[in-house]
Amino acid sequence: METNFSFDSNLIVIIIITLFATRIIAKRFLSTPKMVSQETIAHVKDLIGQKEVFVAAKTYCPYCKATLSTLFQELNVPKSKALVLELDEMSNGSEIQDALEEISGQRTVPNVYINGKHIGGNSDLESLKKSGKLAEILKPVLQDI
Ligand SMILES: N[C@@H](CCC(=O)N[C@@H](CS)C(=O)NCC(=O)O)C(=O)O
Repeated sequence: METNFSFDSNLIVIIIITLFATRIIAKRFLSTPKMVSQETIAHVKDLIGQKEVFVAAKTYCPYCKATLSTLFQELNVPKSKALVLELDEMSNGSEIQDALEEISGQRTVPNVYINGKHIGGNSDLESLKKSGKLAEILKPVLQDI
C-alpha cells in the first residue's frame, strides 16, 4: 500500500519535471522571433542618442536600482544628461525591449548606453567601474558640469 503511494508521488514529480523541461525547451527553441518594425528600431536608436546616458530599466529590478545608484548617486551623472526609461511603466515598453534586443543583442534590463556606445547590463557597468574604464568613458559627460 505504502509502496504504491510512493510510486504515484514519484510519477507525479516526474510528470511535473517533464512538463517544466518541455516548456523551457519549447520556449528556447520553438518560439517565433519577435518582429520589430524598422520604424520602432529607428525610434529606439533615436532615444538612445537623445542624451549622453541612456538606461532602459524596470521599476522592480534590483540590478536597475544598482545601476541608477552607481550612475546618479556614486558617479554624479546629472539627471539632465540621462534618459531613463522605466519600461514596465510604458505602454510600448515591451516593444522598446524587443527593439533593444534587436539593436544590442541584450534583452535584460538595465540596458545602458553612454554616448551612443553600448555598455551592457549592471554587471558590465560594475566591471567597467572596477577597472577604472567607466570614469574614462564618463569623462566627456562629466566635463562641463
Ligand atoms: N546580469 C544582468 C542581470 C539583469 C537581469 O536579470 N534583469 C532582469 C530584471 S531584474 C531582466 O531583465 N529580466 C527579463 C525581463 O525583465 O524581461 C545585469 O547585471 O544587468
